[in-house]
Amino acid sequence: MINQRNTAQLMPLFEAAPSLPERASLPSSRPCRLLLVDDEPRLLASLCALLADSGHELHTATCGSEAVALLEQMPFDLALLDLRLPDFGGHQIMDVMNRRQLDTNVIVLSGETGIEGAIGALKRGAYDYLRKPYGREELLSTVENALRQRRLEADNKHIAQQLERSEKLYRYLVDSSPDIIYTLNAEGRFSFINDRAQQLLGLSRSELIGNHYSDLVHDEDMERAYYVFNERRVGDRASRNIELRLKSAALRDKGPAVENTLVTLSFNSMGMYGNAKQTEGAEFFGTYGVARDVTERKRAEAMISYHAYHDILTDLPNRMLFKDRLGLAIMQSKRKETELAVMFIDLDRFKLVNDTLGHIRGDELLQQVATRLKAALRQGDTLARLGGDEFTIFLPELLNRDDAHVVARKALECLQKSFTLAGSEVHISASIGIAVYPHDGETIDELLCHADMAMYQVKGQGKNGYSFYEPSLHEVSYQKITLEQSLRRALENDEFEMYYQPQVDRPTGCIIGVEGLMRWHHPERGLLSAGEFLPFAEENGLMTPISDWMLKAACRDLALWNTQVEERVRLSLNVSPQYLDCGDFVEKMKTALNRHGLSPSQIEVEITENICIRNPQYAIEQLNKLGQIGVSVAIDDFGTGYSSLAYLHRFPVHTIKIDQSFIREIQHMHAHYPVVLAIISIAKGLNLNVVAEGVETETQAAYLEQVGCTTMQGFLYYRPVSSSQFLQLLRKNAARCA
Ligand SMILES: Nc1nc2c(ncn2[C@@H]2O[C@H](COP(=O)(O)O[C@H]3[C@@H](O)[C@H](n4cnc5c(=O)[nH]c(N)nc54)O[C@@H]3COP(=O)(O)O)[C@@H](O)[C@H]2O)c(=O)[nH]1
Repeated sequence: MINQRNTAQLMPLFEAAPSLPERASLPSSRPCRLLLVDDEPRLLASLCALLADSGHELHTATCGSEAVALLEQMPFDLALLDLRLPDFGGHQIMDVMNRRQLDTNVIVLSGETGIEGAIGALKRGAYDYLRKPYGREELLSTVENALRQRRLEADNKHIAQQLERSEKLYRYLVDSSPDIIYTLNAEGRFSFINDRAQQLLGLSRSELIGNHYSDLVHDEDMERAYYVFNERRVGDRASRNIELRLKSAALRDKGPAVENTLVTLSFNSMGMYGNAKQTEGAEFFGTYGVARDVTERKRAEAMISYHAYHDILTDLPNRMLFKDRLGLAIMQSKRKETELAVMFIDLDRFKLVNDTLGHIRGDELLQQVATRLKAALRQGDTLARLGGDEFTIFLPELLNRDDAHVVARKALECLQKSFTLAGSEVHISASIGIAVYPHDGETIDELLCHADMAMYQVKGQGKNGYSFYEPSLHEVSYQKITLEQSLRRALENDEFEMYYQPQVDRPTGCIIGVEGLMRWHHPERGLLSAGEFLPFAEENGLMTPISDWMLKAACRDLALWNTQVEERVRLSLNVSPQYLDCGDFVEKMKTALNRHGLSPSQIEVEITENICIRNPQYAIEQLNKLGQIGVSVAIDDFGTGYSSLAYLHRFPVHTIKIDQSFIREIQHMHAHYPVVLAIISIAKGLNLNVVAEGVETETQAAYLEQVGCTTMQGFLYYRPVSSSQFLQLLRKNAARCA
């Protein structure tokens, strides 16, 4: 390609090589112009008469100055000069012609008998010398010979000029080519190379000419280079687009080549033959080739291919590369009869981090997780990010299952330490599912699918752990999938209902509060309790619409009870971390209270301790806002989550609820249950209400009363009931406890 700059350079080249000057070109078709110079009119006239039939254009002069004037005025092909003239003679005219470089052939005509005149004429470059009197034929043939020679000279000069121009043009085209153009002799040594080699390889023409191609080629490409540089074929069979890496000047003779200092060139080459064609018996004398720099294209291709196989955020292999490597590892395991483990890792509550701290922080967290997981693995293991918060690992050549246990534990441990995101400390955990080849699956998809199922089992069992695949998971997984699908339809079909479990004052047996618990009338499975479906709603982003529904339904029911009984009962509502973090929770609460004309003091929001771990600052803000509008806060499942004692001072907490797992342990009236005692003493110390949940036996109730916890909730008193059933309980309660 000739770019604009090249074109500009090219123009002067054509201009600098002018076509032959008029005076020098003498095409045979053009009549010649002759100057006849003699001071004797008679002789001049006879000369004109002699040449009149020749068809040439004749001009005459009778003295030296007249002759010179004419010669300077127009170009002549031939001058016939008399040596003796009145002012200055033929020799002087020739001197002027030579001085002024007037390109005219000269024949001297002289009557002098001495040899000096002839010598003087020939020394000055005359074509011939004719002594007077000359014969007619002699003169005509001398004139024609002089003109023929002049034509030949002109033709030669023209051809030489054309050759020079063409040589310049081709040299220019070759040297300004964006490609390297070269020829090699039959031994593979450079016999020609253009200037582009210097720019691309940093080697001058003189450094390359005579050298063998193998000095330049990267060792790994030598085999292909042999075919390119020894190419004997021509035409369609010759080598095309063969890519080779050449060492640039900096690399030659300096040990192994470094990838980014190599130049990748695409070669087209063909054999060169004596008669320009490869015919039988034609003499092969070398190889001609053109090589284009494709280094940038190769780098771009490498970049594109890297991105096609890697996750840009974490720089880890992506799903495609993971599957590719896993496929190879499976083949190896098959051959060597070894085991291989595939792990599916899903971060717990990552969505919450994204939703509360924003996507940028979420991305940072994923990068930090990737770094920690990578550091926890051996070199031969592959860690990949499939997307979102899903990571996968495979451990090739597993010695035994224990190795997978160890790696899973290490992966969980490395995530335990808090992450710092924009100055805040964030805790996360992960759920890991493991499938082992060949026992749990023999194909890539089987292993991934089974590891995924095992991971979901961990999620279902409370997250932050690992589990191996078991065939029974298929049933669970099927149920889970259908549950997710029907959960989405449940809201539209109005299949949810609020149930209410009374909270009782043990000494009097009176209802002093109630907890709202969600139920789902599943079209096939019947009434499902919250624990059976809410964890899936959380996983699938349905928690917000479901909680919106819960808030409205509970406030509507409470408003109805208010119209039916005088006693104002306090309603506790469970609020999931996702709902508290959704941004407009407090506004939603205010709207619901206003719509149903409820006093905020009738509502208590139950949160779990874990709400404080992720984003304590935001949680404190939200709970303080609730406190400001008059809604109270209870900490549910107290003692089971991360210790949040420190936050108890910072929240507007009114109640703590002792988790049923601690209550279940109470089996003897006179035994010692330190956790229960500690929680009651914390509540007393901070002047908080304390509620025991999951109270099922009289022993538990009596023990709790004895140690100072008198508000109780559990099957011993009441199971969760519908709104209308609870209204009846309220009516009875009002009659009994008024
Ligand atoms: N965000 C929301 N969370 C909710 C909502 N409704 C309930 N929940 C939470 O789901 C968890 C499971 O609740 P559920 O399946 O309804 O179980 C509750 C009771 O039915 C059960 N319970 C009550 N008394 C006893 C008992 O004596 N024995 C026994 N084995 N179980 C009993 O305990 C659950 C109440 O738990 P808690 O809330 O901790 O007091 C649960 O965590 C609910 O909080 C909702 O609308 N939104």
